[in-house]
Amino acid sequence: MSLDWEYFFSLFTMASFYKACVTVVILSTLSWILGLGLGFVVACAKMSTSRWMNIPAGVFIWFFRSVPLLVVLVFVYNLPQLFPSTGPYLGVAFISGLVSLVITEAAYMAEIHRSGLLSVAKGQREAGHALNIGFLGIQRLIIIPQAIRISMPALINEYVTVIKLSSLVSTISLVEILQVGQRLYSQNFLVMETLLAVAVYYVAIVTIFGSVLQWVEKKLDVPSRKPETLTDSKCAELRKQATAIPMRENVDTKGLPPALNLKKIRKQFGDHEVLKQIDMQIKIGEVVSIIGPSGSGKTTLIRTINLLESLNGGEVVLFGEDFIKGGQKPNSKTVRQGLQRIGMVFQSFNLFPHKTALENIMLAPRYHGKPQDKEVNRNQALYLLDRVGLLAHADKYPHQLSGGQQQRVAIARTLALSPDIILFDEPTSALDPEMVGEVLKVIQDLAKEGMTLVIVTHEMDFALSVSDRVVMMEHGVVQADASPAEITNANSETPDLLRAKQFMGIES
Ligand SMILES: Nc1ncnc2c1ncn2[C@@H]1O[C@H](COP(=O)(O)OP(=O)(O)OP(=O)(O)O)[C@@H](O)[C@H]1O
Repeated sequence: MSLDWEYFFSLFTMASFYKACVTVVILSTLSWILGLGLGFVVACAKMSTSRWMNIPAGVFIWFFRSVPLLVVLVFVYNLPQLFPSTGPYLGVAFISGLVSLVITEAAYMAEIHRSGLLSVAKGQREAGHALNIGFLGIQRLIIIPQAIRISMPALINEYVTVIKLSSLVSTISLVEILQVGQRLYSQNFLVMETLLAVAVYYVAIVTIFGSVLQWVEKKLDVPSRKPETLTDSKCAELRKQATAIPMRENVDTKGLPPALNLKKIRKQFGDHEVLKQIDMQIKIGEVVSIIGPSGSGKTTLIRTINLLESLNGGEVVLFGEDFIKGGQKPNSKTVRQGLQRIGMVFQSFNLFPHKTALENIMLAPRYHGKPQDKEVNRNQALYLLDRVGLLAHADKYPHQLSGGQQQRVAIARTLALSPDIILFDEPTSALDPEMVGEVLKVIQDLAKEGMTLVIVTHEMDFALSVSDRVVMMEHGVVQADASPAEITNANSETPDLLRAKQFMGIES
């Protein structure tokens, strides 16, 4: 048997096939876009802590992933028999096909979105929280853009699947490519030639639209972008545009309440009591280093101060005003106002990987509308980048920067909101030794300028040189709280300070 090639090639000049191609493209694209949106809502519902949301979302995903599309199609198309009022809509094959494809695709895409959302590191949310960005802002600016990028290859694959699945819509008499072919071969019986042409049409659509989406994916792919280090002349030009950020003025702090007053702070994880009634006062402009053995509760202590961890007991008073109380639901207005005054720098930097160094700094001020003007926002970010010595790297993405550079950008990002207090959580622990110095220098400069700093650190020499006070924690309690001089001069008459001295490796 030989194929009728003349007939085969004639099928590529038939208007009905081209019209059917347009139907397939419109149906698939609409199904993909709507499935993408509905899938995202279902994914969020499934990840919600509310059972009223996550159980129905789970059932939706389970059910529509289990039922074949053909069954859904026939069911939806025949729904008007049960609900006649839906007739004008679902009686239209295109609409029934669209609804069925969207529902089925949403169930698949929900799982793709969920895996994308779960792959965004926890530290990204924490960085957003530390910049006082609200839940929706964190989702919109930080989580969703990253999740979409992670899910993009799988989502593009779904587009190809939708194009192929759209051929099933022929069963409810929608005139799409397969339906046109079926009508032809039922008249001329040239089944092989016709189906071969149908296959070519599908392959062409998948190839063209698949390539477009792959191009979009490439454009969105941050690791493939390679912005260069800026030249000296470009830096000089940017330096002219840089605008100093209005910092809080140094005021006479005499008689003012402490910046931070921690009263009987208690924190437990399950039965493990990590912080046992910690009392601590930190004056305005004071630099306090918190040291202690691993697991003593240092990080947990500073995380409770900016609500990354909830308190089980005690309270935090900020500049003389109530901020958070253990066991009570925090007042969101008080928390928002308080968090504006506290910045935090993390051990693992937590820069936003989809933003350049400059954009990382611009993000929070832009969100808070201070300054309102985008140009001023950019110029202030340039100033801060220059201040940490990284102006030449303004356009680079975090993955192009060394650890030390990333940490300096993270400090500049914190400074962009002009905080009154900065909490540092082991800012140099994740750095190679040769990069530690450059970060400590930036912190030292902040200390000299009178910024209130609380630094959890294992850098003992740095703690001694930069701090007004060193607090040593052990087993969730404050073991010693004294000036570097007092610790250095400790002897057997001051056993707690002597313990801190020994821990810091200071020789007698
Ligand atoms: N989310 C958590 N869930 C359960 N336990 C936790 C959690 N976070 C911290 N812990 C526990 O609390 C204790 C104190 O941890 P924390 O990180 O505050 O110690 P640290 O003094 O900062 O230690 P390191 O110097 O090693 O960072 C540890 O025993 C730790 O396992």
